[in-house]
Amino acid sequence: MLAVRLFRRIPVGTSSIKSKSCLRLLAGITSGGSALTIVWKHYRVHASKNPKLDSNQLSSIVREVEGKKVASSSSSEKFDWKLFWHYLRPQIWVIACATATALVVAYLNVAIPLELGNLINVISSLFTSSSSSVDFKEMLSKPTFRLLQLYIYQSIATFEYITLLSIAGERMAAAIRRDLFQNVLKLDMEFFDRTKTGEIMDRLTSDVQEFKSSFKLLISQGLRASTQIVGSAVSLYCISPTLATLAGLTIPSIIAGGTVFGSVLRKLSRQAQAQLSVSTGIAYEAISNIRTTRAFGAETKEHEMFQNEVNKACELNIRLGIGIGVFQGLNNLVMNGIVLSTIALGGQFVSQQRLSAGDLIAFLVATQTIQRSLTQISVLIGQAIRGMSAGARIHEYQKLTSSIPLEQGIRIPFHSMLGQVQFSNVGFSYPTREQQMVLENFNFTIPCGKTVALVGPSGSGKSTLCSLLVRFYDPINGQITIDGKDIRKFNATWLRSNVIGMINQEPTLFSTTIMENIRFGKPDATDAEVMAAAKLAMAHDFIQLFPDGYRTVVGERGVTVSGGQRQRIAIARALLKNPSILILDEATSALDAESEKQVQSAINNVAKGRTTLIIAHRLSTIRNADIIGVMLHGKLVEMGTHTELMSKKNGVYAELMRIQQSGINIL
Ligand SMILES: Nc1ncnc2c1ncn2[C@@H]1O[C@H](COP(=O)(O)OP(=O)(O)OP(=O)(O)O)[C@@H](O)[C@H]1O
Repeated sequence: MLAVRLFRRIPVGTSSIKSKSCLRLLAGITSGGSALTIVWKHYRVHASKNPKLDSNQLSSIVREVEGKKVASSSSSEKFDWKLFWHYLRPQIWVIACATATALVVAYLNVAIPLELGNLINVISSLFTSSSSSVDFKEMLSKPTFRLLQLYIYQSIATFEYITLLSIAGERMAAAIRRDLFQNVLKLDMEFFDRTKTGEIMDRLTSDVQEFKSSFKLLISQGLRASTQIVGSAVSLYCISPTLATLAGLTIPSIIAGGTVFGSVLRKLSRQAQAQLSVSTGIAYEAISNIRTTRAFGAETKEHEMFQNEVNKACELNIRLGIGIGVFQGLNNLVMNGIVLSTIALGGQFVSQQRLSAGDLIAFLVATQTIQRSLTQISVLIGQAIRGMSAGARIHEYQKLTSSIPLEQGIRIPFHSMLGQVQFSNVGFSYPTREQQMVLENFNFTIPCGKTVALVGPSGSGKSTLCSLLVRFYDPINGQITIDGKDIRKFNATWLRSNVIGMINQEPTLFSTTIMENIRFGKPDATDAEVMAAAKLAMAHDFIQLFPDGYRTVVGERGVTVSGGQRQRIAIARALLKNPSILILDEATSALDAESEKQVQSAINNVAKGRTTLIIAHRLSTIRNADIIGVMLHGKLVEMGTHTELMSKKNGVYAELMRIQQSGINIL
């Protein structure tokens, strides 16, 4: 955001010529996706509509762009050590203890072969000793007991560091998931317009899992492996400097081979993982849209697509398996070769009395420890790369900010809101389709306590108005006020949960009971309040007919209730919070004629005394509205009561009414 800060320093005047040139120049010298380039692009969009941008307007572009980090963020986000430290810090003592115990284990792994060598030396000395007075038990018991002690310490320390690491890792993962989910929930609608649900779920689940596993592995195995390498190398040198030097010569070639092979395997693993994600994506879409899949008989097609992708993933995984097999096989061959050469060379040393048999065994065990640790480290490097890229993907979402903060702004005691809504010169285009202005210079007033209906052909911008009123998006130009106050000044959460109740075209329920679904509108509502709202929404009777009544679980997205029932539950949910402004966006569209009549009378009841904005395709349902606004291509073209609008012979409303009455529905 340095570029944006730099931009802020550019002197801006009414003509903006100077700033325009500076901006263009700076945008040109920064990279294509840089903040300044985005500022410049925004400037051009705004300037094309208003050539005389003043400093306030330019600043608001900057603010807009800062909020739109969502749009400019890409997956090339780097791993953020500061953010990592933020999660590490609360667990630092647990991790420090885990690290200390992991080091103890590493030390024991080095000490045990030495002690083993001692024991073997004692045994062989017993065989070679000619004296009969030697006390076998006495001589063996000491090193055996010491070895037993080391084994016990090793298992206790292993248990301890694994437990501590699990505690720290799980706590960190839980904190990351909590924060990530919280941040995602607060993001702008724009983010959800752009991002696939599967992608968000992936970051919340697999990426956090990958990050946690890598972190735990790096501390446990990475630390242990590297300490063991150092410790074992020292003990090798202590046992036999000559043998140690010879064995050391083979290490660089093992590392080089392991690195080359490892990178090939990692590439294959990434490809296999990506291919698997493609097949998962197909399955996710087909299953989450199972009704559409079934309705179009697309099971075979979806299955074939899935099968193709799974086969590709399978092939890649087989190649990966073969690669791992070759790697492990070669690794074994090299390791055994080293063991054999050490035995051969070490045997000579033993025969020349330059080395004892026990030392040779200790040497072999230490060599194998080094080899095992080196293999582990080559695997861990790949794991670390995967973990860091998962961490970067998590951080990318954690750093996204919302241009409509949920918890800032004023809250007004509920009863003081009258609910007069005014759209003044509102201009808006969706962030995902900036070039298409959905609303332009839109002016409209909804007097408090009145029922206002908006009609117009599909795509004329009716639902967009509702989205702007609940601040799913903010207008680009102009302002929307409630009781004379710009809605951007209000606390967005408070506004949505206390002032405005919205029922949209496709209300979704959560997979819990009907009682909890209605209570979603007001979490502290009593059962009696929930039932009263259900009665108002004409939902009580059908709910009572379900075997479990209000305790009926409605399935994912409310699939186990009919469209009309879902609509009425949603109406009850919105009514429960007793909002001063009620928005009904095609709220009765899914109802049959009888239910619609019932819900209509319910709406008439609840609309009394509160501002109600109704969007309806069926014009028969809004005849009694106090004001009817007719929209066409994002503009308000007519306004008045049903009778007034019908009296305009060539009016749009009268024409729409005629078409609908004749049975052709173009709305
Ligand atoms: N999330 C979105 N991102 C981009 N464009 C959108 C989005 N939602 C709607 N639009 C576009 O905005 C325009 C107005 O859409 P809107 O949903 O407000 O129309 P509408 O009058 O409510 O239509 P309908 O009666 O069919 O619901 C349409 O051209 C539509 O394609």
